[in-house]
Amino acid sequence: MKLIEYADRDMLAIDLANQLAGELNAILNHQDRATLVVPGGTTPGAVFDHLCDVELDWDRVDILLSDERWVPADHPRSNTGLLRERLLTGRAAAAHLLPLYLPKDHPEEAIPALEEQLRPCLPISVALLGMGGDMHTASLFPRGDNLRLALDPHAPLLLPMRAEGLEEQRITLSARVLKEAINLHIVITGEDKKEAVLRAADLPPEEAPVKALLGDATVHWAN
Ligand SMILES: O=C(O)[C@H](O)[C@@H](O)[C@H](O)[C@H](O)COP(=O)(O)O
Repeated sequence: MKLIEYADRDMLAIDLANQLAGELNAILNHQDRATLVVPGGTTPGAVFDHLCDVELDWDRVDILLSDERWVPADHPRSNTGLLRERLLTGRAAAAHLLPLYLPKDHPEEAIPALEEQLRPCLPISVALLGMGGDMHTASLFPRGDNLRLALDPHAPLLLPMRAEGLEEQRITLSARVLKEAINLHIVITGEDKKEAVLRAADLPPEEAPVKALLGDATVHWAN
């Protein structure tokens, strides 16, 4: 695991946004399109605020979430809502959003259609992930009902995920799709998450799912 520590959260947001933009640009120099994966949750908003104004051929970028809560985009807990508000605005409004939600009762009913749209956009060019204090990343939760399959090297692209204590059903990219990203980053803030990511490095992925990705990722941290 490579860990980069920043002086403060503002520096992290600015520097990380520039790094992500540089990596997307490098991909766009030799490919028609690039795929950017981003997390939901509360941490990435500040990164989005800088990234959305970066000069880039945004109309050649496909953006999708690492995972989504199974609620419509206008629901306050929708990660898609956060993306529309904070990332798909300014210059980045020209990017194409790949959906991770369809109005069906359960993710299982939507996964075949969502996977069909996702397949031509792989491998991911640049993936940014968040991490919870329980060492989950995307919706790969330690007690997730589909965790074992989601960690399997032959896992499908997308999986439904449910876990005790979660407010909604989730849909998530599998670990192998995230691991195959050309550039992989994890963004975390606060002492508790730094301790958690260091602890995860010594645990099996079944207990600390983020571990499945740590070997391939750069972790960005500020207090
Ligand atoms: O939908 C979500 O919640 C996420 O995509 C999730 O994996 C998130 O990145 C972590 O839970 C960290 O969330 P915070 O940044 O809010 O701590």
